[in-house]
Amino acid sequence: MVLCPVIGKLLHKRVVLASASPRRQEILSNAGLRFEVVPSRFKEKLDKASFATPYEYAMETAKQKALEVATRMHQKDLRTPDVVIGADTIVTVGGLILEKPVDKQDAYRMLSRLSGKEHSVFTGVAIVHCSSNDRQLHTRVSEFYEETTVKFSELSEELLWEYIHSGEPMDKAGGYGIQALGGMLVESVHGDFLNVVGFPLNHFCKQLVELYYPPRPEDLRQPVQHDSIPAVDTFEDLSDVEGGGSEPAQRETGSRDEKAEVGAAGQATAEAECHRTRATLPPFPTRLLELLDGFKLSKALLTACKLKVFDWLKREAPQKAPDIASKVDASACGTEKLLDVCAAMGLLEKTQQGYSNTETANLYLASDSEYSLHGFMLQNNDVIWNLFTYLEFAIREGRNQHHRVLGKKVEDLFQDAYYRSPETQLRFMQAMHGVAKLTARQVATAFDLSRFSSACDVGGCTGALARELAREYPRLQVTVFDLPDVVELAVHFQPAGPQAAQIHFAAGDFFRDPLPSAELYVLCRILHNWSDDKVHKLLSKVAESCKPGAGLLLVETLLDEEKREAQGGLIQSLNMLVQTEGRQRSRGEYQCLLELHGFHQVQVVHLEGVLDAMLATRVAP
Ligand SMILES: O=c1[nH]cc([C@@H]2O[C@H](COP(=O)(O)OP(=O)(O)OP(=O)(O)O)[C@@H](O)[C@H]2O)c(=O)[nH]1
Repeated sequence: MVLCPVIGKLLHKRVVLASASPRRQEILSNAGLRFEVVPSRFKEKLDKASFATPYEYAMETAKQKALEVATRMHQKDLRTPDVVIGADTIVTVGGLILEKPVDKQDAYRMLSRLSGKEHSVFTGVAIVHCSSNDRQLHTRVSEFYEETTVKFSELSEELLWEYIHSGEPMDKAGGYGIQALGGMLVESVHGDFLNVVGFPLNHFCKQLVELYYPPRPEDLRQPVQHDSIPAVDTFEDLSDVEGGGSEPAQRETGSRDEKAEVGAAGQATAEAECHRTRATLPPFPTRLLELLDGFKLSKALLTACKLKVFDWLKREAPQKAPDIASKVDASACGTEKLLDVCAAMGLLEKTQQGYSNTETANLYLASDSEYSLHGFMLQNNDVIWNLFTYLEFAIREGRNQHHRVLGKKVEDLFQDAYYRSPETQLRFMQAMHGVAKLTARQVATAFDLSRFSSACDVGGCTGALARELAREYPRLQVTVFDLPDVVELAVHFQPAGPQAAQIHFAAGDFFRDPLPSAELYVLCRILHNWSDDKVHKLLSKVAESCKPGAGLLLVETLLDEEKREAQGGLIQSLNMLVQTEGRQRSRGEYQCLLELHGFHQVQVVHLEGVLDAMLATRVAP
């Protein structure tokens, strides 16, 4: 089939990608498609046994994902989208369908099944055209699938586990990502590579050509020469095509001859349109405009947190905009706009009855939730936001910008900036507490630490990580070592419980005072705050306090060596520049630092989110 630049056909439509997969978003935006992302809530649990083939299962799942989004958007009284795209990727081997692994053991089972063998990757895609009549949603579904075969090398146990610990397999069909580390496992690929990654772009474009450019009469009369165009499944709305060809053709109702005649006229117009589009219209810069709007969305989220909108809605819901406005002491018109943006961001639900929190808002944005990030949001709103307004200066000067925000010299980062008043210190500690609580369990379970009987969490702030370590290792005694002012307030963050007896607080400055003795030292998100000089100083103090065999658990966001990937890590680098004296470092840089200070046998585990944990052992000097 001859491909036309058919993506342009969708430029003036409201296209929605019903997928949370960042790979699908990237593939489609790289192709110049302009779309919104509304992840589907359809639970992928269709009965596999009821499908004759794996690809039918993938296509049905893709269709259900897209239809769920189309229906939800229509019901929510949002403007009905024109086109919703759904996709589902599965791996099949020896008659089994593999989806995303549920845990590391599951990933192990999948990858060992694939080791040394050839398997198939199927992606089912559904393109749902929507229209709304008398408030009724009408949909027309076009579906297809693509198959690619992939052969894996024999994989050693060591490689399998190293790969699993990288964290990459967890959100990927079959437990691997061919586009990243998983590429190492692959000996050969037969078929469309992007299909393996999650979206068969080429077949998608062909499908659009079928939908938007009906076949010419001669194609229909000599089907044998054009058997790659399945005439039967083609939608053909001949009047539409004559009118400019920007709508997909409707499912056929007339005879084949009727279709053919008008189809020819449509083809001529469509081709002219096709050329005009190519000559005048560059790809729409969707991603660019989304990036541009990013700061406005962040500020809307931070403002809603600051006004405690999510707290009010946790207490009582649904509520209408004027009621919330009066509670948060704000204008009704401004509050309504803010609430609508929060709903569009997926933080609130909006119905005829008013607004309610989504699960995300209840879990993380209400200030009294167990895993609340409310304090972190306030720190971002009241401190980090201001620092980022001086990003240009930070980049020109290569240093943090507290002096500009505060209008005075900052010599000691913590005493002069973060802890300059009880109020700023409490806000900082609340922020750190929220983030630490969210990640503490993963950090505590990243390695088997049962051989240690004592630990010192250096700069451990409110003791959130200490608590999780104590819970995981009931014979471990943990000392949280932090500045006297911090230790004084930290008790307020420590709930009573069986772990309390295992946790002790010790006051001191880790650059000046001796460290409490321990078999395991923990530096969780500490080193990134400091310059290389200070990092050396701290590591040599830790090394001096350690006996051979002692451990050092380091938790940071590791950059890749070329500093090209992991947007989360790279944005942290800018964050460190505007806020601290330090920087993010790569795994290699940390490994060098650790080895220089006598810590070897470095193991690394990537945690969910952006953090990585490294465990190293002190060897005899
Ligand atoms: O080599 C690779 N293989 C597969 C992937 C990614 O795996 C997932 C497949 O899962 P699914 O189709 O169910 O899609 P989700 O991620 O759950 O998102 P939806 O919201 O669309 O359900 C997909 O993300 C592939 O991109 C990969 O990255 N590499």
